[in-house]
Amino acid sequence: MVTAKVWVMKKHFEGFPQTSDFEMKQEELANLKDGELLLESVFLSVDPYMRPYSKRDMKEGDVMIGTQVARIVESKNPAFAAGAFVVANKGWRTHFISDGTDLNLLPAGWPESLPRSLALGTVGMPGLTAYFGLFEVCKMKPGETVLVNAAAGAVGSVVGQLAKIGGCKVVGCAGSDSKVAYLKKIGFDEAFNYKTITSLDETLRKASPDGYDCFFDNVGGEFAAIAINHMKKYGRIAVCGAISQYNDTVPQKGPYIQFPMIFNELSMKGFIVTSWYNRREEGVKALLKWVVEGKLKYHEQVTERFENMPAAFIGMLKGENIGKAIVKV
Ligand SMILES: NC(=O)C1=CN([C@@H]2O[C@H](COP(=O)(O)OP(=O)(O)OC[C@H]3O[C@@H](n4cnc5c(N)ncnc54)[C@H](OP(=O)(O)O)[C@@H]3O)[C@@H](O)[C@H]2O)C=CC1
Ligand SMILES: CCCCC/C=C\CC(=O)/C=C/C=C/C=C/[C@@H](O)CCCC(=O)O
Repeated sequence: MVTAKVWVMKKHFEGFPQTSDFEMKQEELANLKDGELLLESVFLSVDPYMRPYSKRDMKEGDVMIGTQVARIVESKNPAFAAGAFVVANKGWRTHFISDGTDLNLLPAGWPESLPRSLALGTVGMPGLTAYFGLFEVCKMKPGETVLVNAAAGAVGSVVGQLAKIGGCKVVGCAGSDSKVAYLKKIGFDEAFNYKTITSLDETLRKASPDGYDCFFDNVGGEFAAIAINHMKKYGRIAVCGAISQYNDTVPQKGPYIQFPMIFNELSMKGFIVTSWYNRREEGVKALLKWVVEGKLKYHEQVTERFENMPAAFIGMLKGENIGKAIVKV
């Protein structure tokens, strides 16, 4: 019998999650039946969606939602060999059993030199979010100007680099000078620290006096309400996330966007990356190729040890990460 360690959400979050909202428990796993596999988590993801989704999808005492890269320890399923690595969506667990229907093998030919944890970030859900959000929602064209916030994060850093690969000018913002330096290092044309500027309006105007064709919004709130006034005619806004609001105990007053929406005939579309998962293989293949070619750089914020998952999650929400926040078990 294998004993798994799991993190449960002991109580719903109020404002920023606290470590006291979580409790680590043990789960005795049954012996495998024919067709089943035993897996061990190698890397686990901590993502912003877990904060709003916990309120919508979880009850107190549930295992925290989330994904992992896992190694097959034992297989009674002919379709999967022991030793292979997969992406699973089994929550904050060190070990789990699967029947194989909810596993995604890492792409064949995954370079040995590439950390498998990228399958949770640049070459996984966040990277796919950037890929489909930019190419299919923003419908970015060469020569256009792209704005992205939370730009040093798992999604934003891929958005900026894909925009450069697509022949665009890209402006990004992040919450620290070290993140801004990282943005310039990976090729952003303009980057600013939204926490230290005096006027977002002035900063956006200075960064692109003619405005923006595409706005990839990860943050929402007041940033979005100001940025929308800098959109060009027929501009497109991909509403990817609203992390400025996830930890609010009192909902923020919605931005007044009707005027620019109408006068500039803007398109604004919310999207969830899993709606594009029918084309997941296409996206993963493209992202992996760009990484191998050195055109798509990555950075991982690695927290060691399963015991530190709550701290890694809270740290990511507080902006402590550059690139994808992951936990190495
Ligand atoms: N629609 C979809 O399918 C998906 C949406 N998303 C969304 O994309 C966004 C980015 O996700 P992801 O790249 O994984 O996360 P990140 O790796 O970017 O980490 C979150 C970052 O958000 C920034 N942040 C936190 N609080 C605030 C705030 N109050 N105001 C402004 N910025 C803040 C911090 O960076 P900083 O230093 O810049 O403040 C922090 O590092 C999130 O909103 C997420 O929900 C992600 C995946 C899929
Ligand atoms: C103020 C409320 C905001 C609501 C929008 C919240 C979050 C948007 C967002 O971040 C959505 C992310 C969706 C991620 C989905 C991930 C998993 O369900 C599946 C990933 C599994 C895999 O990669 O195989």
